Amino acid sequence: MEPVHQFLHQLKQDQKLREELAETLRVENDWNVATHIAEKYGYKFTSKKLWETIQERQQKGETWEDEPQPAIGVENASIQLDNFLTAEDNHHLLEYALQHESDFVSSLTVDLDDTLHLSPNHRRSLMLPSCSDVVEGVIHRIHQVLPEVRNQLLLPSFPISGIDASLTAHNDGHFYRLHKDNNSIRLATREITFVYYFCKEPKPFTGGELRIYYNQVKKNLFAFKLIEPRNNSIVFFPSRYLHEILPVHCPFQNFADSRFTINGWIEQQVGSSRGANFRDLMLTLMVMISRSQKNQMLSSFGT
Ligand SMILES: O=C(O)CCC(=O)C(=O)O
Ligand SMILES: [Fe+2]
Repeated sequence: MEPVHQFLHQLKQDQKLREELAETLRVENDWNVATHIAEKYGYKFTSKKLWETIQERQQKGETWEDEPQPAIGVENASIQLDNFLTAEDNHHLLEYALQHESDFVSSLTVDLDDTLHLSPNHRRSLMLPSCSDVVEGVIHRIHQVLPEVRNQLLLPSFPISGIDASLTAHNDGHFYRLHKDNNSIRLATREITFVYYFCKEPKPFTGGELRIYYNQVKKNLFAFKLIEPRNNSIVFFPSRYLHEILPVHCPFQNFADSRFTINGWIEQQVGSSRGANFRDLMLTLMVMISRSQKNQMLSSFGT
């Protein structure tokens, strides 16, 4: 095994080493200290090697858990709450989306290396940039139900750094193929995904179910749960689950008949519980690395 993998392996096993690294990261606020500590323990590699290794393992879908995750029962895979907003707020969102039809643009995907792409074979839908004003009401309600959601999903409480959200529309032939929402370094702090559905009544489209793969049964076989996109309902599930949106059929292709959502992510704040476990420590490193990469990019642009 290469020294960098050996070091990560020891880090996973060794609570004292984790505490030492966590404390040094906190004091120095510089991810390069990880290589100094590794060297002290007899593992020699460069910061670049560490960065590449973490990135590579993250891209392969590593979840950085100390222990293998227990199998989840279907009832704890996701939670869907009906009548989430008042009927008035629900109508208001639909009106808002319809009024802003001409501002919608094609949705992009974030690649494993954090670059944004238009990928029509992977994702086809529209989104409304800058709609933070209408999203606020949904976020406010989310905070109210969060304890119940965590309970149902068997997720321990964690410090939240923020809730990010966007407004999307799926019309005829639109879909989003299999993906995870936290599968890049920049998105690794996403813990819980939510999707609030709204549309005209009666529902003017068919299809568009959300399929959530919550358990790996065998190598390539997953147990999944199918979520019906009901108007004024919201679904929550852990962002690390694979999921996909099945193709939508809107026979008349009117924009107003779209499957609309406000969907987003509850993000874990890293730092406050640093050192407690391997995953928090890896998240901390990832956030520090991506911040320093961003700074390097900015300085190379001369800002
Ligand atoms: O619209 C949905 O049901 C899910 C959306 C989704 O998976 C995403 O935007 O990442
Ligand atoms: Fe997603």
